[in-house]
Amino acid sequence: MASLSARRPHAVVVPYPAQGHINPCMQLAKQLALQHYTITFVNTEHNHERIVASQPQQADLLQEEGLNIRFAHIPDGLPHYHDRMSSLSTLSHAIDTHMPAPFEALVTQLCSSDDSRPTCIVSDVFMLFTQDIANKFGLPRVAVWFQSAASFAIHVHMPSLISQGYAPFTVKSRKDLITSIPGHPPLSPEDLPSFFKDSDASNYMFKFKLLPFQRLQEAKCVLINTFDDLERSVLKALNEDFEVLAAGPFLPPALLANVDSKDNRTGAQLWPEDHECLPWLDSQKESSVLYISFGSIASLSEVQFKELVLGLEASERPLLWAIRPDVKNSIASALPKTFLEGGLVYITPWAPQSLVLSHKSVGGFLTHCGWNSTLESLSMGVPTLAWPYFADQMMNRKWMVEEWKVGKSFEATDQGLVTKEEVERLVRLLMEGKQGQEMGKRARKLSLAAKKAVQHSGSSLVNVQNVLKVLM
Ligand SMILES: O=c1ccn([C@@H]2O[C@H](COP(=O)(O)OP(=O)(O)O[C@H]3O[C@H](CO)[C@@H](O)[C@H](O)[C@H]3O)[C@@H](O)[C@H]2O)c(=O)[nH]1
Repeated sequence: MASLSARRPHAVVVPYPAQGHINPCMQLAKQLALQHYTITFVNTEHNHERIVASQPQQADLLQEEGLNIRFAHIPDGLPHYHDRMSSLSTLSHAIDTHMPAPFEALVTQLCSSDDSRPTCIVSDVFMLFTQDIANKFGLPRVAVWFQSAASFAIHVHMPSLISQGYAPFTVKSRKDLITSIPGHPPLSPEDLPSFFKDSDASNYMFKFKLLPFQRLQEAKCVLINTFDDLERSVLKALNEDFEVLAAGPFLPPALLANVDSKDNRTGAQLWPEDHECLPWLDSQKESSVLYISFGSIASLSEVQFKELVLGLEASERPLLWAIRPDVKNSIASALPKTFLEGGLVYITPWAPQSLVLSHKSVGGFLTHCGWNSTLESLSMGVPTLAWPYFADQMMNRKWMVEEWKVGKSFEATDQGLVTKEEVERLVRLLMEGKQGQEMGKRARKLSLAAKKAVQHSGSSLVNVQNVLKVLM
């Protein structure tokens, strides 16, 4: 590793090794680099190889932008061919078992020279082993939460929800609304994060999700990828127990400032971005296109996928649809020729999502409600159709639809199927109806608040700067 300037503070930055964490973590790293930090960004070997293959020019771009960000990589202990996203439980167990030793070796190596000695560790709440290493080397750790403040609050209160019988979510569990989370509106037990529903001892996620919260007081503070105006009541309640600071949205600042820049590239994609979809968007009418993505993990059953295609076809909308290669391979037959050949549909393996959402032709977003997608659509002022799948997505749907009122949910049949008629109805409601326009207005209002939060004197920027002062 090249020698690093001794005069600059130096943060070792460690995301959980999944796309929905690496992307926002890279944006946070860029923010720190803009505040004159040197960054060592630590990926797993597996993800490092994928990022380099997807964006061979990434390191050069960062240098061009004058950002002092270097990359390091450590093994996660899983075989090369293993599909990490097929079992987050297996991945999380591997992280706890196999990553501490190589991470310690990396920090030891960095500490061996005054030029490269780190001054702090900035890491995902879930990467708990980084707290042990921070303690061992006497380094302050800033923990970062890459979901909503509401989801953070649920995790904090999970032990009491378990003792009250709301989780694990078995037949015997309570069905009444949860009203005991300070600052949080009443919540159905079904909306709890999915990992807490299953008490199966083989489900490592249960333990993996709870343990970090028992040791959060060891971190200097927690940064959350949200902004004050979005989740004020929850943040206020949380701050009675923790030093929790809203520091988001962790998105390219140039994008939030409506400036065209190379910095608009997300910078840590595991799949190559297809920029060819942008000229296609240029050729579409303003606010006419529905963008569809289910993020980096979720996939629909073949039956559901076929029904969705039929509903979309009936809605006669221009569509930009991100279908990951792993999904497309398994459902290619569900995409009929008539659907693909009408000129109304652009299928892409991996879109430059934040650029897409900020494009003037995009008028709506059918989303699985991952927190990044939620925040990106709000920040770009795009109303949504919510199709949650697992994890925190049901909670995000609730806030999107019931609290911020910027989206609508699909209703499923008793067998859990969203029919083609329901798909067509909601697509038309969002893209053609008065309700869609009202949701769009509210989304654009939140977009202004998101942009204000990260600009000069904005609440999130000030929070980050205050943390950096404490670290100095
Ligand atoms: O074609 C695409 C599709 C996605 N993205 C990006 O990929 C990220 C996806 O993140 P997210 O929307 O949060 O979805 P997941 O990848 O599913 O994220 C996982 O991690 C999140 C943070 O913990 C959770 O909120 C989700 O529920 C969980 O599934 C976002 O930055 C998108 O902009 C692209 O750039 N192009």
